[in-house]
Amino acid sequence: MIETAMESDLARILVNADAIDKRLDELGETITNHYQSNGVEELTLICITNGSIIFAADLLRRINMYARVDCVRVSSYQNEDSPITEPEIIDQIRLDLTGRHVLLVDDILDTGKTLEKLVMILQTFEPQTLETCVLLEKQGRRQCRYEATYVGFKIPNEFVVGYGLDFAERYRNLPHIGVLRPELQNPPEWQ
Ligand SMILES: O=P(O)(O)OC[C@H]1O[C@H](OP(=O)(O)OP(=O)(O)O)[C@H](O)[C@@H]1O
Ligand code: HPA
Repeated sequence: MIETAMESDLARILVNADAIDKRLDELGETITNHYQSNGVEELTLICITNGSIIFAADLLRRINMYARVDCVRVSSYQNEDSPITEPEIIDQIRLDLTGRHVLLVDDILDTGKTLEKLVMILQTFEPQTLETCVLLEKQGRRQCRYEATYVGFKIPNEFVVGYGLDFAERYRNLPHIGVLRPELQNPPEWQ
């Protein structure tokens, strides 16, 4: 197979597509069993866009029970031009969460600020249960004590792209999760 320009931007692959597939089967089964064994009939899955869209779509098809789905968009507080220092919801959830079993899904737990803030906000809607699921948990970067309920893979402290994760909005469509070549992480034309 010929390597594409996008693929050759990776220094190395950290988690390949087959490993992601296999882990998603396990996560789907674990999550389904957990809710079903607790007598839960219907789940409400809330995906944090944009990063989680691919993970959430693949995970959702492995959750074998009734599921409602909605998305929430959070401001990117990492933007240096912006005065925002905390993640804020900029596109509200439309589904009613009160008394529901809510599973919040994101691609990566890095500093933990996004998940911690969203969990705090979602609690105000008084769901019956609120759990979280992330595909990746990055080690050594946490700035808060938040731990996800379900984690796909623990990864080292490196900047990763692919399978929904971007750098400057590129690479979300890579089927693997990989480490971007260091010289590509801050090219002048993307700053
Ligand atoms: O644990 P944290 O340090 O808060 O980082 C995790 C968040 O950062 C990324 O979102 P980003 O703001 O880059 O937007 P995106 O989802 O559109 O890529 C990622 O998708 C998570 O939502
Ligand atoms: O390693 C990462 N890659 C892409 N987006 C991210 N958002 C937080 N950490 C990361």
